[in-house]
Amino acid sequence: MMAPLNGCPQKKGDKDFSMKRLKELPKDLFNDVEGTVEVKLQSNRLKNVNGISQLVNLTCLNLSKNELFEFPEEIKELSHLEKLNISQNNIKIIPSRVFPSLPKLQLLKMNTNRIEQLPLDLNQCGSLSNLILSNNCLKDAQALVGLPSLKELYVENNRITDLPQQLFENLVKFKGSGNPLRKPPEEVCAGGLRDIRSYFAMLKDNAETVKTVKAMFLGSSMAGKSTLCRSFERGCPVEVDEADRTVGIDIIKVESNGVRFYFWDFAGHEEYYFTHHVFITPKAFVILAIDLFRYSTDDPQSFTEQVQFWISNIQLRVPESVLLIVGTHIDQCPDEADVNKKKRDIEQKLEHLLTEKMENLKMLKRKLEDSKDPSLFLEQVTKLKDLIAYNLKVLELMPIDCTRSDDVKKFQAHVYDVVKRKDLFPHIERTLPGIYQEVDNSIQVQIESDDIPKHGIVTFDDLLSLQSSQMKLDSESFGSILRYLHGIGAIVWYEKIKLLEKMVFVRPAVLISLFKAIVRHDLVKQIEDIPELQLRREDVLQKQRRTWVLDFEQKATLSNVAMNILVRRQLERFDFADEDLIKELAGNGRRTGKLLHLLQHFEVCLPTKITSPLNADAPEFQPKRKWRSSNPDVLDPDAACLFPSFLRSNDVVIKNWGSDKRSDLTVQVYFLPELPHGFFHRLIIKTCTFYPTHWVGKDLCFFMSGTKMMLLKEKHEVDPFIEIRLREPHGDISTEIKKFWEMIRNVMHRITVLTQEWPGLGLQVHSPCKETGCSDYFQWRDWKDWVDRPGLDSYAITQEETVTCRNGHTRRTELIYPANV
Ligand SMILES: Nc1nc2c(ncn2[C@@H]2O[C@H](COP(=O)(O)OP(=O)(O)OP(=O)(O)O)[C@@H](O)[C@H]2O)c(=O)[nH]1
Repeated sequence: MMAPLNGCPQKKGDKDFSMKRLKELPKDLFNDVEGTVEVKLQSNRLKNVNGISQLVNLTCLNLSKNELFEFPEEIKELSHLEKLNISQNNIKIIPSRVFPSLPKLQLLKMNTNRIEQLPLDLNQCGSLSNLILSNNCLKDAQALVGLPSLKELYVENNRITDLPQQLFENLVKFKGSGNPLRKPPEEVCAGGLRDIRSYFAMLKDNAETVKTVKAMFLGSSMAGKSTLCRSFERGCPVEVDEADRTVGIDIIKVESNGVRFYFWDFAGHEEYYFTHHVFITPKAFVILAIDLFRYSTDDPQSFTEQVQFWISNIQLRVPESVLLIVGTHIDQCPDEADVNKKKRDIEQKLEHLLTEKMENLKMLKRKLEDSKDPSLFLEQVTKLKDLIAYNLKVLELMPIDCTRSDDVKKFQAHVYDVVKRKDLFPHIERTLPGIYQEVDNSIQVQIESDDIPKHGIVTFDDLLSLQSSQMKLDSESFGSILRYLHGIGAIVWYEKIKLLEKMVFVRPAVLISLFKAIVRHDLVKQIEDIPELQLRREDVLQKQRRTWVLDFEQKATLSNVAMNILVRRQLERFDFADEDLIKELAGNGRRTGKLLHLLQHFEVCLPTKITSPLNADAPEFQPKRKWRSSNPDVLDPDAACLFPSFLRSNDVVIKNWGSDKRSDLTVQVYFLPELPHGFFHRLIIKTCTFYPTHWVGKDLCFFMSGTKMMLLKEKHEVDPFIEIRLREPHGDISTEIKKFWEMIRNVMHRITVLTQEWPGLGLQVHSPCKETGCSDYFQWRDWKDWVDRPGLDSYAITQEETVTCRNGHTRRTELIYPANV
């Protein structure tokens, strides 16, 4: 990859006019027109760059984060230009006859504009090798075909439906997520260039159009999700026994009326909520079940718990989805009038909620745009625009009685009608090579005929040889097909997890039920129910079972040996006869099972030790001893996992950290519209894995790295935020402070990575004023560059030496923002 534009080092012929609030090109720019080769004009308020063509020898031009509405045609005169960054403006149209005049242009960044179409002569830009067009409104990519030198192409978050095969002939890197892709489907693109090429090669033989919908059933516990799901499948009322409540997630595949549905039935209990990220996908049809009998129009809590909680989560996770609210249990409501009253109440409150959220976002955007220097907040404004543009399509609430056949049929018919609506689901059709479906069907047949064991856990090689007897398939093409099937939720294949790369779960529900062995609302009962015989088999005394319960209840830690037994019990419920496989998944003797690795991989739990005070002895770290890597496969009888989501107190953290000090370096990351449930715990698991000396609490976590001490806090005040606090450095501040900011950057980087899983989430960063009693704060300007590019010395949030808050308190800049000292 070429050096990014704003990374150009300052040298002779290099003019830096960035962040100067310029509305027009400065006169100084033209002091030495022939000697000027690189110009930085990013983060200004330029509406045009008239006169730029005088800089005849310009090779590198950065115009990003300005207010350009039109692409400056004068650029075509800059025939020596090699790098052009015009990202984050408001450009809609790219004129023709510009790019054929730029024979040396190699890097072109035009992301985050409003470009709808590209000029057809773009492909005459002979040297162009890196093209970044993400976050625009492009509908097709035909103009990109034929660029002779193109190696890297990014077209994420556009409106492209078809990508031409020729585009991929010479590409080395490609990113295209966030497009309504039909050909190749998004799940194929997610597999990378190898899968895209393999897709097109297979498409030649036989192409077919399929309609696939992933529907997620969400809602509070006992709302009727499983009932809806199973009744839809059978076409008649199915009574779900209370003992048969959903634990974790169930998956049901239904094929009818030419549409293939994958129903994902998520358990309503809060305990499962923090594993949802493993299974929720970005675009979906969401069916939210609400028990209308239990719903009360008079009790505001009823709306908050049964509706608002879910809507907020859907908006954060899947902001572009279609939402159907189904009101169940109407047979238990006194009469039709009561049902109608509740329906109206929910719809009105929901409309109010969505309008209020939208107004808040718009107000924040206006505030930033009206600030003294809006160009310094461009990234945040762009994100707010995205949030405003997201459109959660809420359909009319459908009341039903799940015990009545007619109502179930009505529900079925309604779902079919909804998915057929082009305005709601324009992209359920995908073009697929015939062999994709053949493999999917053949796997199902092999499960039915016992060629594949009922539990559906097979090795990649065995699965391939089973298919190869009927179809001609090499391992690479087969891998591509499996990756697609994983993408749509038909199978599970965690090929990126080293220990699991050879294992394919062709019945995802079985894998999910293994998760259930450990992540469940009644875990304590499960531990208490472990039979004596099983304890003895593992050399465990009966009283140990009580200790496990106490450890879990008081410290949220669960012994690995206990987990091993629970997974084994769950597998035995499936009539697993394969003892080797049981050992592999559940663990055996001194070896940890694969399932535990999976839970850790998905940041559900964190390795720890039972006897230590909450993970001060993570396996990699022994105080006062040389750092030593442990073998992750070896089961230490004292080893356990910490489940931060189940922690009840902060005592251990407070004991070690002491109290907050005014002099601590403090950064607060605010979450818009709210801090998602489970976010903080995933963040601390991520950070704990990086800083092995740590103490974890309910909503506090304390880390040590060398002499540096850091505290992370989750705060749910009026505006929810996560606070990062570092004890102020001792000694020579100029050498120490950069390392302290580096630690803060590290956490902020993890926050931004995690945020990608919640597309409907925006962030704002503040440093509070350090003066006692002052409530003012310093809002960070665009800070993503600083977070994403570690080690960049030249970066400073501001170029001033001191900063003063609105109440007149002045501090050295480096105590408030990362800055050069
Ligand atoms: N009378 C009546 N009972 C219903 C209706 N819908 C669901 N039920 C019953 O309500 C209970 C809970 O339904 P489930 O489908 O298990 O609820 P769930 O939302 O999947 O619950 P979790 O698995 O805990 O998340 C079951 O006993 C159902 O038979 C309905 O419309 N009328």
